[in-house]
Amino acid sequence: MTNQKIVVKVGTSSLTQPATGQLALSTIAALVETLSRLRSEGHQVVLVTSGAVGIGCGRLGLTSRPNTLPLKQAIAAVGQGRLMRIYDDLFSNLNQPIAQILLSRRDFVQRSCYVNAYATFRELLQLGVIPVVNENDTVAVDELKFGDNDTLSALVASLIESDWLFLLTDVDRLYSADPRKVPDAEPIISVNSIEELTELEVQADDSGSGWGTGGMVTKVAAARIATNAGVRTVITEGRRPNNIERILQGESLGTQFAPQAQTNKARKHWIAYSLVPAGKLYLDNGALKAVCDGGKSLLAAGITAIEGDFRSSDAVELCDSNGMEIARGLVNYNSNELHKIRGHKSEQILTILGYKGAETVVHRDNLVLMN
Ligand SMILES: Nc1ncnc2c1ncn2[C@@H]1O[C@H](COP(=O)(O)OP(=O)(O)O)[C@@H](O)[C@H]1O
Ligand SMILES: N[C@@H](CCC(=O)OP(=O)(O)O)C(=O)O
Repeated sequence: MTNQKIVVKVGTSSLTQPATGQLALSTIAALVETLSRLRSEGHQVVLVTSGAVGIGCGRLGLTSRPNTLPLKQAIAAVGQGRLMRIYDDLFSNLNQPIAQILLSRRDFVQRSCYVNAYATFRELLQLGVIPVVNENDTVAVDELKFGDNDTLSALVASLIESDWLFLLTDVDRLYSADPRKVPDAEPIISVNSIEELTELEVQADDSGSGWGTGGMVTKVAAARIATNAGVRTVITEGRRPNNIERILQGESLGTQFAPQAQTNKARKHWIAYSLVPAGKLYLDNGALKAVCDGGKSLLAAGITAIEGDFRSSDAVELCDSNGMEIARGLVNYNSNELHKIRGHKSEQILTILGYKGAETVVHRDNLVLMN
């Protein structure tokens, strides 16, 4: 395979030694060699790397991870510089230029920033640079965090319309249960449909199944985001980065998630996954049917309850009566207005509010089903 766009995400568990928390230098060097080789073969490569907090802790001689946000942010600021220095030294030995990109969720929420980030990635990739991405931990605020770099890497892969997303971790693939706790857990080789993926997510939510607590939940969620954007996603072992090349050559290593037919165009994918919902609208059965089966817009008459404090144009979740999200969209009214008009016909909005707003609460062009 030539000229592929490839995003590789490496987790703290692969970058550091499990016993001591020290850097896993041989793994990092092997990763740098693999990525440089992929570049020289003509592929476009992005590295999403964790490790700022872990390496910052090591630098400051701390033995446990920080538990307050300001301390974590301070430690990430120490670790990020060191992390980049290690990468730059290793990549420079192989004459491979790199660039640091620190992103916060805010950069994805505003459509203009999102489009701008795309342009920057495109230029860097055309220049033959490997962008090295991490969350901008030092300025991230709780409500606007990616939460984890698995999600960040899936959003980056979607943004740049990547062909592949590799999630490198400390196990060789996904299993039916955490293999550390359940030795006879079944390996999962491939996930081909959205139904199979949904089944895995249900399993992940079930604490009894054993794998709700591990880092795999965020990886499966990342696979959903990326495969929905047409990106083939693979969970594989960080200690063997050259597995990436073997997988590109067709070997069946790791867990491979097939890309889904892209029902959502880029803008709808952005609404579904980049924005952070600011509230919930509960729909009656008629509205659920109109939105899900009829591809219709949501009207005020079909809303039974509202949660959250949001402004017009914010993203909101559209839920059934149990609070299960079935769609997401950009809302045309703020929460105060919606409390007044919910359950009423569109013709009554002028009388209730004293001004004529939009006819729809969420227009179908701004509405995406969350399958
Ligand atoms: N079903 C599962 N299959 C494989 N690994 C699992 C599963 N459930 C939990 N895990 C655990 O997830 C860990 C990897 O997640 P995490 O530590 O967050 O990695 P990273 O730092 O690479 O993001 C593994 O060490 C494994 O013990
Ligand atoms: N931005 C954080 C990474 C957070 C994260 O998702 O870590 P991991 O689960 O190891 O991929 C850091 O650099 O420490």
